[in-house]
Order: sequence, then C-alpha cells, then structure tokens
Amino acid sequence: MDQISVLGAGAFGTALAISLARSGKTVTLWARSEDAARSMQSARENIGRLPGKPFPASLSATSDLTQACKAPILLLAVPMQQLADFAALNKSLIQYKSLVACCKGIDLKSDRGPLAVLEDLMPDARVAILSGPSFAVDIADGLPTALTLAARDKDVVDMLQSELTTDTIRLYSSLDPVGVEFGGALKNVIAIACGLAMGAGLGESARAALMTRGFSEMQRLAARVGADPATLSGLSGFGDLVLTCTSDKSRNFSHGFKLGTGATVDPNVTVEGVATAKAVMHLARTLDLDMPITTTITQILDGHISISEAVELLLSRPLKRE
Ligand SMILES: NC(=O)C1=CN([C@@H]2O[C@H](COP(=O)(O)OP(=O)(O)OC[C@H]3O[C@@H](n4cnc5c(N)ncnc54)[C@H](O)[C@@H]3O)[C@@H](O)[C@H]2O)C=CC1
Ligand SMILES: O=C(CO)COP(=O)(O)O
Repeated sequence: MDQISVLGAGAFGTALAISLARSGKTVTLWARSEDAARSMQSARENIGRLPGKPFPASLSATSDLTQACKAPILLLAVPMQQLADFAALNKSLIQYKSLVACCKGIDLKSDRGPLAVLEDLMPDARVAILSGPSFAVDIADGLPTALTLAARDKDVVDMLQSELTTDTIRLYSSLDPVGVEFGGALKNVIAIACGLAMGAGLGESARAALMTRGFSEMQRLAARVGADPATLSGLSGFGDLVLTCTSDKSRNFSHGFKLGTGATVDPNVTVEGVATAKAVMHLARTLDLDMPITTTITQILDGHISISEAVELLLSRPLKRE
C-alpha cells in the first residue's frame, strides 16, 4: 500500500505528509479550501501553516475530497473540536478505510477522545490514533521523532505501524488507544498551566511541581476511563508532557505564557488544551474525581479567578500523601 492521504492541511498534517512522501509513499494532502490547495500545488509548500518546508515530488495537494479518499489509509489531521462534524459529514467517503486520528484533545460535545469519536460514528471502521512528542516543524525538517500508534486490533496496528513508519519517524505500537488518546489530550491542559506559571514569573520549581502533580491527574483520569496507567508513562503521556511543558514552540505552553504575562492571545491559533480543559472538567465531575490543577486552569481561562488567587487556592489545599 503505497498511497496515503492526509485530510486536513494544517501544520501537523502537512508535516506528516512531507515525511511520508520523503520516505517513498505517494501522498495526497487534502485542504478544505480550494485556494489553499492550489497555492500548495504551485508553491510546493504550505505557506500559510508550515512555510519554508518544501514538498517532495510524490506529495500533491488537492481540495477534492473524493479523490483524496481513494487511498486505503487516511490520516485525519483536523483539530479535535472539528473531528466529529468532519467525520459525520464525510462518513460515506471514509468509513471503509483505515483511519488514523492525528489530533489531540477531548470532544466537548461527547467528552470522548478522537478514536472514540470515530468509533462511535463508524463502529465497523479500522481506526487508530497517532500521538506523542513531535512538533510539526521538527517532523518536516526530518529530525528524529518517536510516536505511539494505537488501535484496539493488533492486525490493524501492526499494518499501520509498518505503513506509517518513515525514515525519521519511529513508531511504537500500543493496544491501549484510550491511554494514548487521553495522554495526548491531557498534557495540553498541563502545558497551559506551565505556561501560565512561567509567564507569571512563578519559576521553574513551580513548573516542575505542576508537571508532576499534573501527570498524577492525567494518570488518575485515564485509569478511570479505562486506560492502562502504564501507557501514560509512554510517549503519548509523559513524553509529550515533557516536550509541551518545556518548549515555547508549543502553542499550548505559549498560550498560557501570554496569559501569564497579561498579553493578548490570538484566537485563530489552534490551542487544543482550552476546550479540552472544559471537557476534562465535565468528566471529572461525572466521575467524581479530584483534579485541582485542571479545575484551577479552567477557572483562570474562564476569567473567574486571577493567577495569584489560583496559587493561593492550590497552596492552601489540605495536606496529603504524595
Ligand atoms: N502542530 C503540531 O506541532 C502538532 C499538532 N498536533 C495536533 O494536530 C491537530 C491539528 O493541529 P495543527 O495541524 O497544528 O493545526 P493548524 O491550526 O495548523 O491547522 C488546522 C487545519 O485544520 C483545518 N480545518 C479546521 N477545521 C476543519 C474542517 N472542519 N474540515 C477540514 N479542515 C479543517 C484548518 O483549515 C487548518 O488547515 C491538533 O489536534 C494538534 O494537537 C499533534 C502533534 C503536533
Ligand atoms: O502536540 C504537540 C507536540 O507534541 C504540539 O503542541 P502544541 O499544540 O502545544 O503546539
């Protein structure tokens, strides 16, 4: 199977398409905008989302979804809150394909992760999730990257692992898609928290505390929704938490950082952790789980409390065992 299509021509979809094409696959990158597809085809780069990263010859861009969906493997790289509508709208084109969700987050309408959203809509589809520490620019630059690919079905994950591994992306397989999707989603909330702390000048010790106690929240919630807690210690969990909480290349970290300094944020930037924090709050309430960092971040993002009030709240919690 040498043909793969990537649906969604943002930074991540474009980077994956470049890496796969560079490794010998014939790749179609689908953009919903005709102008964007035409511009990518003629400029041989995605000037809007990933400038300066040239397309290999075997990568073509199109806005024709029917044509893109002829490939047997489809990577879905639209943002999390768009995934359910996108999949429902285009179900007839995608339902009999191997689908790989590439987004990170929890759907606000259903409190479900990307793989579960696809499974709900298409119970018979072969679905997988790709997640882990990787910035689109690093992938496009051909820097070495390790990611986790997860599905419930061993045959599906084995086939996709071999089809999607590239010269620079090393894929580990997992049969715990719930752990992988929750690891990738929850780390973004903690990255916003770390950005806020660093922007507000709370210091690196505070960031380390937020990462560690945030990781504990991630593990608790993931376990309650059926994940193997060990999965959270892997690339799509601990690995991505480290990357996203410590790099200003991360949009989630930068979003928090800007809020921490009092700067304004650009509403057009994809910051998955904002909606995911709200979805996590619904889940935590439903499951009666204590998630103090996520709760506090949601209150700050909603403008209900200031950062100094948040610090006071977190430090005055009853003392407990680690
Ligand atoms: N940028 C990165 O370094 C990484 C991103 N991701 C994940 O990939 C997902 C996508 O992120 P990016 O590509 O970075 O975002 P982006 O903001 O660069 O691009 C999003 C793209 O999705 C398109 N889009 C939005 N709604 C759509 C719809 N209904 N139908 C079709 N296309 C639609 C937009 O036109 C845009 O091209 C996110 O969940 C993110 O967490 C994962 C790993 C790395
Ligand atoms: O998921 C990512 C890195 O693994 C990208 O992080 P941001 O969405 O915060 O930029």
